[in-house]
Amino acid sequence: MKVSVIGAGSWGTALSQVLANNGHNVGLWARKPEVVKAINSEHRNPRYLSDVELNPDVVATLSYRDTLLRARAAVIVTPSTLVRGAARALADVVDSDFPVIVCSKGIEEGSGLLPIDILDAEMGNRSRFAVLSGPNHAEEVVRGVPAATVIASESPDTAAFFQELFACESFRAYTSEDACGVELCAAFKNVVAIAVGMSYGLGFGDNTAALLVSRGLAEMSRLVVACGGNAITCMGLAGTGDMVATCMSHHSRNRTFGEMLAAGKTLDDFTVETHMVAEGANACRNVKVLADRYGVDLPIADAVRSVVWEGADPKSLARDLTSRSLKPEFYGI
Ligand SMILES: NC(=O)c1ccc[n+]([C@@H]2O[C@H](COP(=O)([O-])OP(=O)(O)OC[C@H]3O[C@@H](n4cnc5c(N)ncnc54)[C@H](O)[C@@H]3O)[C@@H](O)[C@H]2O)c1
Ligand SMILES: O=P(O)(O)OC[C@H](O)CO
Repeated sequence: MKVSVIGAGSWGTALSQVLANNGHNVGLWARKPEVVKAINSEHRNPRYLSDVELNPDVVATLSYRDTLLRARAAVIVTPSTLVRGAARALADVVDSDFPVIVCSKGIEEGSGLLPIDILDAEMGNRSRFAVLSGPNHAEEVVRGVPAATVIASESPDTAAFFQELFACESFRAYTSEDACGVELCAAFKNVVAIAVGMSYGLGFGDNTAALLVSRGLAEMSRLVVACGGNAITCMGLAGTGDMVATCMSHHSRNRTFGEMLAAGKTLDDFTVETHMVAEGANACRNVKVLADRYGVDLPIADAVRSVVWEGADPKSLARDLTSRSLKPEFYGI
């Protein structure tokens, strides 16, 4: 079947390869003419994962209408700030039962909405939507290095439809009904990865990283439960799995961004140097909307936000976190 993929960054490119290798025709929407030209003539994305030869069944286009023509499903893989625009553009073209899966990891600024809620607001008929998330670095998935992911939807039929579409020997797909939990885990682990990057950048050790990962999981669980998600999701691929993959991997943009912050660099420096998105930069600010709304204590996110957006010294991260009042390991979950 034809599948439309919206967004030709690293993850959109890798997921297009998975789908094409599964026998689907992929219409990949990209915003730069030189990217479209190179994918269609040389079967390479010149900006992201450029050393990988793409399946010729990945056909790029600059036009939403072209990518959606005869498509049976859409995959949104833009940075999270662009999900609303993508959903709005899709709503103009597709039928009201057209299945859409969103693979972006973030929370909308101001509203605190998750990507699936944005699709619902722009397109309606929520049961046709799913989200995909897990410990999935594009650099590995595109090469078929074994990995697993979670596909969550409030409709088991929609989850099963996308599971069938994506699953293959090297990319195992599980289903879940907890889209809220999966999306909150996805957004939150990026914040913790920035903290871990800062920690390593400051010369702290593996014990410190494990402290941040574990306490980050406690924070994530409090947030997920308060927002109506399932605590068990935090123990799965989208929670613990992605937390570990992102915090420990040198592929991670969020961890790299944290290391750059420790070296005195800024978000602008990261963006100019990599042309990539470190979603945790916005997420550390946007989780505060939810934390305030539901009364959740998120000390690691607060510390990261103060460094990224308020010019705090990264060294204050350690001081702020270790000088908090002593308490039981688990509270508020
Ligand atoms: N890279 C991964 O390994 C990975 C894995 C899982 C999920 N994700 C998530 O997927 C989403 C997309 O990330 P990515 O890694 O593919 O992106 P990327 O960092 O590789 O590339 C940035 C993307 O943003 C696009 N872009 C930037 N500014 C734009 C604008 N003004 N208008 C339209 N497009 C614009 C670029 O064209 C490019 O597609 C993010 O939410 C990310 O967290 C990424
Ligand atoms: O490179 P990062 O930090 O954006 O992480 C990529 C994926 O989310 C890992 O699952």
